[in-house]
Amino acid sequence: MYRIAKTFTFEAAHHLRDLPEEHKCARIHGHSYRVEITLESERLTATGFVDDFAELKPLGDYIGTSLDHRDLNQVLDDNPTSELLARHLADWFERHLAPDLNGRLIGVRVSETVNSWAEYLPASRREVTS
Ligand SMILES: Nc1nc2c(c(=O)[nH]1)N=C([C@H](O)[C@H](O)COP(=O)(O)OP(=O)(O)OP(=O)(O)O)CN2
Ligand SMILES: [Zn+2]
Repeated sequence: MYRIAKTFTFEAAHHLRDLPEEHKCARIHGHSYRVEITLESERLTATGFVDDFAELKPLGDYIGTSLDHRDLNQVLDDNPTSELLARHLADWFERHLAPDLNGRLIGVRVSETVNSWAEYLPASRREVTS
């Protein structure tokens, strides 16, 4: 099995709904976000790639155009938590890039600070527990 990952960064503002009024994240504030997307495949392309890293550039373009220096509350219908932002980006990848790629999506990680991350795993990566 082979894995590749690519990282993108962007700056954006947000505030979180459904928190106590006194919670610091209920106030509008900004983060330098880090997004890491990971793909895997058992089979490499003729070149020896899971996929060319360059194939992931449209995700970076989407982030640059739609998220960078934006108020994420105006971009996402959901509360703009790291978890829901990771799901938003995974859904965008599955709709726009996955059909033409060799690798399968493992997950998308989003960090708001250097000390934390949240990850979204597509349904195919989740363990069945019941
Ligand atoms: N599970 C989640 N918890 C929190 C999220 C989130 O998206 N998912 N987001 C926030 C806020 O956006 C907040 O701005 C970030 O919180 P926190 O990491 O506590 O921020 P700090 O700057 O204080 O980070 P330190 O590493 O502790 O300095 C809150 N929680
Ligand atoms: Zn925040």
